[in-house]
Amino acid sequence: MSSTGHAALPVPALARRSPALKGRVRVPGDKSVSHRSLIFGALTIGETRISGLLEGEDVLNTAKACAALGADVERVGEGEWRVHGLGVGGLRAPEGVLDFGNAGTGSRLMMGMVAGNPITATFDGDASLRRRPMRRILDPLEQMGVEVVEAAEGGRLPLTLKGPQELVPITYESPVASAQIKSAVLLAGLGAPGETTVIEKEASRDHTERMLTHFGAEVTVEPYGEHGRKVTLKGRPELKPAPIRVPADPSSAAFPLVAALIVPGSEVVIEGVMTNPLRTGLLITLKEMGADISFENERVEGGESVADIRVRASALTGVSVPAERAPSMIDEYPVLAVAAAFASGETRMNGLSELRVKESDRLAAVADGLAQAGAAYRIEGDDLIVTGAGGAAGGGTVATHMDHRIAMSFLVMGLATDKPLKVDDISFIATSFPTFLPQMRGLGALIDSEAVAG
Ligand SMILES: O=C(O)C1=C[C@@H](OP(=O)(O)O)[C@@H](O)[C@H](O)C1
Ligand SMILES: C=C(OP(=O)(O)O)C(=O)O
Repeated sequence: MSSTGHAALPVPALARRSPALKGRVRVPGDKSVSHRSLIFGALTIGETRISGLLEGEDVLNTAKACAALGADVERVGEGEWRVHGLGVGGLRAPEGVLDFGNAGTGSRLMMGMVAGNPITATFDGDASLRRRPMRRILDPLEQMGVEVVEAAEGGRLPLTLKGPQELVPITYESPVASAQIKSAVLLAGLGAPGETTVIEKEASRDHTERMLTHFGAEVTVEPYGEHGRKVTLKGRPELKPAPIRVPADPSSAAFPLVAALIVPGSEVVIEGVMTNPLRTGLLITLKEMGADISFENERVEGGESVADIRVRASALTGVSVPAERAPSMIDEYPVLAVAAAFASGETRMNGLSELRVKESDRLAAVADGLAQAGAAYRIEGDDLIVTGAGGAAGGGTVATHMDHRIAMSFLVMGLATDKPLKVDDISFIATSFPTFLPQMRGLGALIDSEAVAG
């Protein structure tokens, strides 16, 4: 095992043409909400109780980092956690390096969290995370007075930050629509006197804003331009502990959902999935393509809208996905590309530049995967165009490049290709969806692997 928990050697898997998928499944808790619930718990004096926490490697690394900064973080049952925090500005200097493994969210949000404390902390991660851009976080934090003591070339990990005695509140217009940038600045803003404002031209997921309000901070959100938002936080609040129930992750639900659409005769219900409108771009797109998807038992749980999603195998037609929809489905493009190969006609996914800086260069990884599966595609600038043929031959081996979503997307594809599809390494699936294999097999998916069942 590596320091971050997944197997050191690659674990290949083979997906085979499967019979109709049937049944009900509840995928694990939302990754974004899980990271944030631990972080807010650590910034709150008193006990924060969390249920339904995603116990994937990414989130477990955030839990360890919160503990290293002095919070008391305890697992009391399956998905049940308690955090006793230290209050805004109360974090302690960690003794060792904070290792975030594969997680952009954990590392970037916690850079913001640390900024408001006069401490020095070193951030690191695996080879994938070390390649990802961190300047986008360091730029606003430096404006607020944080010192970047040391960083690898291009402001990458490993890097060391030193929080100032007195942080400066700023108004920051984010150059990219990124909830990680917005959240890092707002988390830093907790420790600054006065108001910190983040402006984004396209609205990104709003879990940080919701959680700030849930924990008693003063936050105002105003529309900005056609699709954007202006978020303002009043600094130095006293956060009050509040229980958190983590809804099922729509980004994980996307895998059984697309599998059910492309495996003939399937009918699957995915329970308790978060339907926050800033996360539903994939569902909107698939419905436009003709997918038979319906919401049942719609309700509000822990401040987020959720529903049971019923999905039946469907004949899909290609569509054009507008660039402004990207933030609401940013992690879902790899699996949308798979659905698009099973559609008839062209699906054009516009404005995917951010996919190049995820756990892998997802634009390149998806293109290579489609080629391995015999599906037709082309890339024009930052757009991916898949020419659907109602199916694909399969037969190749997909390189996952340390990227969980590439691994899961192409295992889903192999459930409906003519020949089996191999994926070279599924070990990173444990970062976000540790129960993927047993849950997919429970629906009838034929996936062979020597991996220990999760
Ligand atoms: O804030 C978050 O929880 C996330 C934001 C997105 O990243 P960006 O902010 O880089 O778009 C997304 O890709 C990631 O999986 C989770
Ligand atoms: C991009 C992702 O996560 P992160 O940025 O946290 O690594 C993801 O889960 O697809």
